[in-house]
Amino acid sequence: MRLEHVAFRYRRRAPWVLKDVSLTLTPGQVTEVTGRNGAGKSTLLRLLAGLRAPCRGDITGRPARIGYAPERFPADQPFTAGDYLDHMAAVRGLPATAWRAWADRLGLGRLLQVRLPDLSKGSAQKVGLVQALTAHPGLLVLDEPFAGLDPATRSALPPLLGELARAGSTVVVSDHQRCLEHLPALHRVHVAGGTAVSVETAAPSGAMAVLEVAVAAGEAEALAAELRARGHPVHLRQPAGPRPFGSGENTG
Ligand SMILES: Nc1ncnc2c1ncn2[C@@H]1O[C@H](COP(=O)(O)OP(=O)(O)OP(=O)(O)O)[C@@H](O)[C@H]1O
Repeated sequence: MRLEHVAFRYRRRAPWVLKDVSLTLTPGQVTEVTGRNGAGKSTLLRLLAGLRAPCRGDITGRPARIGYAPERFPADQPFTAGDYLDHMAAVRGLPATAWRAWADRLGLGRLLQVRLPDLSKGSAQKVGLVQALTAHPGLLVLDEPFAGLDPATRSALPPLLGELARAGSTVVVSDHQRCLEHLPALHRVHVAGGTAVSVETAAPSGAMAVLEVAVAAGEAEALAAELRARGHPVHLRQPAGPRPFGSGENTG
C-alpha cells in the first residue's frame, strides 16, 4: 500500500493536518505510528483505513478487507457486546461465530451479555478490537489500542498482531506507550510537522553522531521516551546516588 504526497485538512480553509505524506506499507509488516498529541496520527490512520479521503495526493494498493478500531470505541449503542459483534459479523457476511475465538483470546468471554454502555473503558476497547479482528483484515488499523487495557491483554496483543502480520496482513497501530517495541522487524513511522516519516529511512545511512544532553532528573524519562519514539537509541544515565558498599559497579 502506498501513500503519495498525501495532504489532508478537515475543512476548506482549516489548517492542514497533514501536508505531504509519502509512505509505503508492506504486507507482513507491523507499523507503529508515534507523534505528539495533535500531530495527526488518528487522521493518518483514518486516511489509511479509507474513512477519510485525501484532499491531495493518492493512496493506492489498499487491501480489500479492512479492520479498524478507533481510539474511543462508540459505546453509546443499545446492544450487548455479543449482539453487537454478531451484528458486525453479519454486516461483513461472516457467520455469527466468526468473532468468538478473538473474544476468547482477548478475555472478553464473560462480558458478552453486558450492554455496551455498561462496559468499562478497557472492556469496550476490547469489543472494538474484536470487531476489527473479525474482518480477517488484509489491512488492520488500530488507533491507540493499548489505552485502558489490563496488563494481561496489553501483553497478549503484540504477539497476536505479529501473528496476523506473519499471515500476510498489513498492520498499522498508533501507540503512545510503545507496547510494540519488542516486536521483531517493527516498522516505525513518526508523525510531526504535517508529515509522516518512516524512521528507518530517516536514519542516517553513514556515521552516527552522539549528542550528550543534560536535563533535570525529573524530565529525563519523558525526554528519553520521546527520543526513543523518534527512533533514536537512547542511553539514560541517572545521577549517581549512594551505592551499597562493595557493589563494585562502574559509575560510568
Ligand atoms: N473530526 C475533526 N474535525 C476537525 N478537526 C479535527 C478532527 N479530528 C482531528 N482534528 C484536528 O486535527 C489535528 C490532528 O488531530 P489527530 O486526532 O489526528 O491527532 P493525534 O496525533 O491522533 O492526537 P492524539 O495523540 O491527541 O490522539 C488536531 O489539530 C485536531 O484538532
